[in-house]
Amino acid sequence: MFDSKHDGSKSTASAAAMAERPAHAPADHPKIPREKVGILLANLGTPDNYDYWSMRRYLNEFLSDKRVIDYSPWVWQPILQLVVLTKRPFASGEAYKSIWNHEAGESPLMTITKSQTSKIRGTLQAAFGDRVMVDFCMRYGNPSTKSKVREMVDMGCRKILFFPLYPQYSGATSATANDHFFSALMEEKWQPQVRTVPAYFEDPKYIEALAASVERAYAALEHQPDVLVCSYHGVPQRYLTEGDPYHCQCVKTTRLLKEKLGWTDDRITTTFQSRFGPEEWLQPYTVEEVARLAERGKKKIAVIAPAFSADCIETLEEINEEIRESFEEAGGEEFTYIPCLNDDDHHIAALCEVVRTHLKGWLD
Ligand SMILES: C=CC1=C(C)c2cc3[nH]c(cc4nc(cc5[nH]c(cc1n2)c(C)c5CCC(=O)O)C(CCC(=O)O)=C4C)c(C)c3C=C
Ligand SMILES: [Fe+2]
Ligand SMILES: [Fe+2]
Repeated sequence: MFDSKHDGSKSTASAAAMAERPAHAPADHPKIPREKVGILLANLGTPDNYDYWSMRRYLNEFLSDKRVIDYSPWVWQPILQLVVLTKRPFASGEAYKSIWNHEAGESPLMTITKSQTSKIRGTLQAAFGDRVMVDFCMRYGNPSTKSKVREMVDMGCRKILFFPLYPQYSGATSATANDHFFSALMEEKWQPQVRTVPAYFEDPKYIEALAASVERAYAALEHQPDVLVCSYHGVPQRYLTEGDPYHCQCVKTTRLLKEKLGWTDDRITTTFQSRFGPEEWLQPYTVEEVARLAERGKKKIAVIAPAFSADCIETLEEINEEIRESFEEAGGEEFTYIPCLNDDDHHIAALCEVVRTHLKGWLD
């Protein structure tokens, strides 16, 4: 059925317009698009809006994921449906409203992910032309992983590189994104060849991009901060003892950042934020640590969030509002939030370099 004439190599038009029926094939033989390599970026996902039902749909999908909350569904689902999802959509909806990109009608995570995708596409298409297709999907909400895998396969991607945009690996983020990707592939008749990009917490270009963002932020300040707090999203402490390497990768990112900046240990620290539920999470908790720093006389601090590839509710609202407040209430005087790497050129270059490393042998 599929011979070498199916590669469509003569064409320069778009993949869809380009699809051809193989020579000597019967009239009902499907058209075969020109072969491409797909690069599918993946982030966490975000609600479509901040009203109760949009928030509830999003949180329900997110918090029903057993990679995120691993309690037995018999125990967890009644609590989730009857308690958490009757209250949290209101509180979280208010928080989203305060950071919403009203002009674009979407959350900042969505706006930034779109911009990252378009810049990465520009760079990779400049190198490889229309042999590559670059798009993004979300683990929860829209655009779904399944819809994007289908689109890529339909457009002729016989190879897909799947890239979860989490610098540090966790079962609750990278692994569930990969699981979802693999389950989308289960629905494809003609499954493409696939690769997944591993965590890039120690990638020199990622560390350089973080260091450059710290140096840029510090250069703009009149007084140098006493301490840089590297605040990572937390996970339950139990996940670490059960084998999740997230904690170790966060600590290593901080150490490499410190070394890149040429700093001593006392100028930088690692903390964890966004605790959820009654269990112990990774410590120290950012919200408590910034207050302790202020009480110990560290009146000027900067906070950076290296685990987030894009600013989102957890950085713009939790760090820049709640955590700032905790610091100031404890006597802190100057609080500087250093934005995520977002679509900054250093970051895009670092991500493209990671992609190119994992494309080796597919596109040289
Ligand atoms: C309840 C358990 C949660 C775990 C474990 C968890 C891990 C985790 N999350 C991120 C990145 C993001 N989380 C975001 C929002 C968010 N996270 C949780 C819960 C857990 N996260 C909730 C309930 C929410 C929604 C907001 C809220 O109601 O508080 C986001 C932001 C999404 C956005 O739209 O802006 C990101 C990004 C990481 C990296 C991580 C563990 C490594
Ligand atoms: Fe989270
Ligand atoms: Fe560790």
